[in-house]
Amino acid sequence: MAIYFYGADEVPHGCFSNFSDHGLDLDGRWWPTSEHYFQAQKFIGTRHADLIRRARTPLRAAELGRDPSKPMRRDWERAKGDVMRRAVAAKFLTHADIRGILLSTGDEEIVEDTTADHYWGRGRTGSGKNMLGRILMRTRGRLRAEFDEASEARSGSGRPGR
Ligand SMILES: Nc1c(N[C@@H]2O[C@H](COP(=O)(O)O)[C@@H](O)[C@H]2O)[nH]c(=O)[nH]c1=O
Repeated sequence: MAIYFYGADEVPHGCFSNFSDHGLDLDGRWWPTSEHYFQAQKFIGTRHADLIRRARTPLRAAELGRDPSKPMRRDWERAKGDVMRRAVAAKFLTHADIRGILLSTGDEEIVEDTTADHYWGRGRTGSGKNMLGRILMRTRGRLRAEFDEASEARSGSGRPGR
């Protein structure tokens, strides 16, 4: 059964939201949430990006990131997918507890359940791209491969002769 998430406080899957209270270290800085990182990248290298990084809440970071009076970097549409992948990967590499929650979803579909966002989520009609859900599933696959290999190496169960 597909797993739907949205609110960051939902147990157990609210941790999939970029608004969840899980910081990360990326590009030489600490970001309070993946939302802070994502929104700041729209304005990277400007004072507005610094303001977003220091925002008190992810909601405030998102508001600042959506300020129509601030010009976004010109390549944002091309860059945003990669920015989101980096943010999500860093978040789940940093926090073992939520990494466990993500891995425990097995091969289930993960869907950001928002009517408001047809790109990152499922959108009003359910036909949205669900890009955040897809990134979470791809991250899950990579983490599974990485952490399975690490535990195999520790237990010495790697293939003989390798
Ligand atoms: N979770 C969540 C939102 N959704 C998040 O908004 C981000 C996309 O922002 P943008 O590209 O600026 O529209 C992305 O992280 C998506 O998951 N938006 C909200 O206003 N409240 C929320 O609780």
